[in-house]
Amino acid sequence: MTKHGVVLEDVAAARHFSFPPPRTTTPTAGGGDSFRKLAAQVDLGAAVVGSWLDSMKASSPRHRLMAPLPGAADAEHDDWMERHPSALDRFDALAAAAKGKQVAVFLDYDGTLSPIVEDPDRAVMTDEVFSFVRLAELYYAGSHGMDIRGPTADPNHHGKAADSSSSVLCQPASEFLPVMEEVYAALVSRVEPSIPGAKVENNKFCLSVHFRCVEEAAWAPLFELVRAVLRDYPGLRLTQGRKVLEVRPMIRWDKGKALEFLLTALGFADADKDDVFPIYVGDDRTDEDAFRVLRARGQGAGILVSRFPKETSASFTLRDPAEVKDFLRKLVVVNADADTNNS
Ligand SMILES: O=P(O)(O)OC[C@H]1O[C@H](O[C@H]2O[C@H](CO)[C@@H](O)[C@H](O)[C@H]2O)[C@H](O)[C@@H](O)[C@@H]1O
Repeated sequence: MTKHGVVLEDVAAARHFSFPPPRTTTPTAGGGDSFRKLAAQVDLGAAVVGSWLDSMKASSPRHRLMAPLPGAADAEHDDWMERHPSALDRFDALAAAAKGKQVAVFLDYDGTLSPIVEDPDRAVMTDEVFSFVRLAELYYAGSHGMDIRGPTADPNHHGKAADSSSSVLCQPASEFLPVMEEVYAALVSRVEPSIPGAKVENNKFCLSVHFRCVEEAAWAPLFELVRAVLRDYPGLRLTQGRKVLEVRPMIRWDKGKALEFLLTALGFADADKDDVFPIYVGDDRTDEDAFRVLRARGQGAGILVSRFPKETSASFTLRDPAEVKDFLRKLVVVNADADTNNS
């Protein structure tokens, strides 16, 4: 088994790849039916605010919208684990399925390689994890796969952001950059001063409004403020992650498309399905698009990182970044053994 590549929050290689995706809108505000429809999406009134608030609460595992009946939570968990077994418990079966194939490993970053922390700037991999994922060729895909870069020249690069030494392979939303900068400035000036604990992060093609440190009573005003800012930008959409609201360009691009792009860039697009074994590990709902791609290709394995039952298209689960580390360690050992046997 040969480990071919790692994708950090998405991952890696060094040739330019032009792959413009279909676009649903243009980035600037303006007329047209599609703009009006999009504007209407963020302006449905109280019902929308209520369902967003429910969703914001559900993004925290400690919150349950309904209290489970005694014993029901255990039964739900057992049933879920039966359908999505631990990738560590089933490691031998996974290694057997991957035997003789090129293994391409795609890793989400936050909540997968690095534990969830209150301050997003402090979300870094431990040295131990870093040493496992350090490869000569590392591909990076940030902003939910909208910023794909080739290998960085700096072998000590520990952070999640690609640096100037890495080459851009694909930026399907590049024309949105000026709009994203404008909206970032608007969010910083309007949200941060009025909502204590709110933090706006500029991830280039995805602006993250963190509410992990915001009192729950202020979640509705926070959502309203973000919605008010976006009213002038119908080409952008609002989505939600783990205690974070995310503003992104409205294009048909997601982590599933990024995974397909990278498989193509790595030379696996036309490869016989039996020659490659992609493994995608992620914790967020945005990773579901990648899990679905693997299911549709009937190839490799999707692994969801979660302690709690969630609706998922992943086949396997791992509980937390520590288990991801153990899984990667086992993968490295099996890979090294296979290399030794083949030499
Ligand atoms: O889809 P991802 O690649 O997992 O990105 C989603 C967001 O991840 C980061 O936020 C999350 O991790 C933070 C650090 O642990 C945590 O504070 C936050 O509550 C989590 O949502 C990242 O900072 C965001 O920009 C991403 O949108």
